[in-house]
Amino acid sequence: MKPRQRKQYFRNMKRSDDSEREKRRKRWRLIQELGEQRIPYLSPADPGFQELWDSSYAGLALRQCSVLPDGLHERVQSALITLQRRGCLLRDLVRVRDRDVFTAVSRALVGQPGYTYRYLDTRLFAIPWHCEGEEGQKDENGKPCCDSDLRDACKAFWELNQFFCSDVRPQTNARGVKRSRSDTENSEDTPGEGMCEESVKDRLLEEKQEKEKKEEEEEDSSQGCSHSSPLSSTPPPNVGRLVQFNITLINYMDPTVMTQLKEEPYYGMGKMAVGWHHDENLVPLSPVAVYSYSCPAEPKNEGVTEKDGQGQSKDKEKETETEGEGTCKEELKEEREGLEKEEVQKEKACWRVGLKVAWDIHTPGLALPLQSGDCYYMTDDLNRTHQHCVLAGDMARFSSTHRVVQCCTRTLDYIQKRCSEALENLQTDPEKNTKSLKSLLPSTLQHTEDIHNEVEFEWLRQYWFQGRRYARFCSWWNKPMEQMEKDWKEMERMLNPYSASVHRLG
Ligand SMILES: O=C(O)CCC(=O)C(=O)O
Ligand SMILES: [Fe+2]
Repeated sequence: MKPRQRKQYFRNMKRSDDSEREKRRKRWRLIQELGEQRIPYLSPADPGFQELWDSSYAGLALRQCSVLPDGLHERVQSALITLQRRGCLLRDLVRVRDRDVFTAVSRALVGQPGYTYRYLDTRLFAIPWHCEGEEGQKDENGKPCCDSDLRDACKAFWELNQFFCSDVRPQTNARGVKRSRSDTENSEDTPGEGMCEESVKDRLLEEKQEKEKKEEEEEDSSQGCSHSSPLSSTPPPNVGRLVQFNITLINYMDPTVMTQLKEEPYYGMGKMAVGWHHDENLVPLSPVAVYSYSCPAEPKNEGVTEKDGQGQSKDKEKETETEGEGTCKEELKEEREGLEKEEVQKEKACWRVGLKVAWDIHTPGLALPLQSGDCYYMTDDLNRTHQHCVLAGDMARFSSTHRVVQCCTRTLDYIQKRCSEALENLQTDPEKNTKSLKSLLPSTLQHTEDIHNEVEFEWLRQYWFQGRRYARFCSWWNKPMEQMEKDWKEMERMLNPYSASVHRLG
């Protein structure tokens, strides 16, 4: 790649560096304001929990495990275990605050054929899921892209996805009614109670940035969508408010193996498997649906389970001792404190999702425990106005997080069209067997350069780095990525000044 092209690419990247710096500045200000203190947070056992949920976290909805249709839990759970056993779940190398780090959770992306999902500067390539009755995707030799085990697993995620698509709408509406009420309550121009001026400024600043980002995205997607999609069996997301989740990011973590988890820093909520974040790169205002499955550790961890058993019998001894003691005030106090501690321990043994209002240290946080099989939705603008984190429990846990990604710029279909656009400037002389550029207009060459960069940085490098690791389970991406590399090489030649000036390329 030539220096001029690199410069252009990095100029584009600078914008995101600036917003990273801005975020760091805001985080630093909040930490300073907070000092040594911890912000309160509420769990279901705390008084005021429901009121806080209704007033400040109305876009969050819990769906207990009983709502899923018969047999779906079994199919989804066995699919999750298949992905884990087959080694499809891998830790991603992501960029956080200018550092490259491995995620604590292992992940895989499953979804509509040809879709990708980009988070923390990393693009994941979806293992395609298969619809009811459909035989599955075939590769160029007419062979299925995955073996039947994996195909069945991916089909279970598709089925879960169908359930979420049909279930999330009534939830959103029900919450929507609630939300608009609380929106009116909070819609005064003056800062709400307990909200300092600085936080209001932060919020306004954030809203302004979000608005700009949204406008950019809309512009992006209107450009991207002007191509009609050959994957058009896939309905566009959010048509008539019907939610079409198109991918799921699967997470897995066993806390007995990942022992170096960070403590949640602002509220003291406990160990975090996933730190505070907004889900990125989704269709604005689209919901996120999460299935949570905590399970006993894999067989290799049986030793740990045994140790836990011993721990429990010691606790029992302690209990018996306490029962026999006298009842003076001091002892009662100690006992109560002990019970409270136990309550906290019990609560922390469960996996939880933590929520907080973004850039706000005055509204208490919310920690929602998840029983195995429970689902939750983040609807309306919850993902934009709030951040969430995942708090590790004692058991291993999977989650399947269903999202609506922009079909316009995140799909193979989109990038293939971009390649064709660039290659349109190429003409072939069949007699001389040469290729030449049709136009030497600077704007045309610039357009080719932009596409060349996009293909290289957003797709090829990401694929060689992260996406290729799935090739041993699923061949779906092999052929298209080979073709994309060929197109990229052709563009490289088109941008070569010597080739361009003599109009001879092939
Ligand atoms: O596992 C969960 O409950 C949510 C995970 C999450 O927030 C994410 O993957 O973005
Ligand atoms: Fe998330």
